[in-house]
Amino acid sequence: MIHTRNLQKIYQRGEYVKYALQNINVDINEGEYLIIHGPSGSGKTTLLGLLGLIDAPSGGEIFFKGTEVGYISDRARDKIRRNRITFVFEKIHLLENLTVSENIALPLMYSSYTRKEKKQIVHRLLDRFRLTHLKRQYPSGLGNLMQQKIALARACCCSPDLILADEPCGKLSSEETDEFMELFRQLNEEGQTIVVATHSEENIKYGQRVLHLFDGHVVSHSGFVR
Ligand SMILES: Nc1ncnc2c1ncn2[C@@H]1O[C@H](COP(=O)(O)OP(=O)(O)OP(=O)(O)O)[C@@H](O)[C@H]1O
Repeated sequence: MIHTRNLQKIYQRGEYVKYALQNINVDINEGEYLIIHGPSGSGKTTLLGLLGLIDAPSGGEIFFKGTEVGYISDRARDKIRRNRITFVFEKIHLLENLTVSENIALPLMYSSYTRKEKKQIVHRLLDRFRLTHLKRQYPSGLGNLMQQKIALARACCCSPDLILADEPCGKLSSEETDEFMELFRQLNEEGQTIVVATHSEENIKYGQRVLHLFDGHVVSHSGFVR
């Protein structure tokens, strides 16, 4: 689905030059569950930004479904990404003035689904993530695990090709992390392609494959953990 060849990202501002990623070669195939692991500053967020077509590389190539997407316009990249690649972040970005159902439905706002179809999709997701009893509540009254489940349900709303998660359990206890990562595992078993970036060695065990980053380089790449 996504392939990179000698991918490079350099941040440059005046005297400041940072080689955030160098010669990254990674292949993410449909249905895979990849963990990107590395310490703070190793380049995980930068790599997710490139894989998620949010950012442009400084060098190398990146292919999404066979098409080179590194050097196309931001607008063209946005168009390819829209509803096909979704994100879950450490900081849980829910809208406080919308109910749980309305938050989950947000990506459907400009879709061509009918009202009835939208309702059915949200109903299915509420059920899938065991959030039905909370559907009329507002996020601020809920704990971090519930809020992160809502964010994941929202990320699933448009049946994306790829879900990218950046330190999704950063605000969760170890028990909550188990429960949340189990949801990723189940989604992956149903065929969802997932990439999770984490600094936690504990979280490596949840993925199928691990890419270890250090100082912007891939230092090792291990297969099929499960
Ligand atoms: N917008 C930016 N401008 C300048 N330097 C940046 C920028 N974004 C990241 N960097 C630098 O690039 C390097 C990689 O950062 P990145 O955030 O990708 O690492 P990370 O592994 O995700 O770290 P963390 O786990 O702390 O989020 C770091 O040295 C960081 O300071």
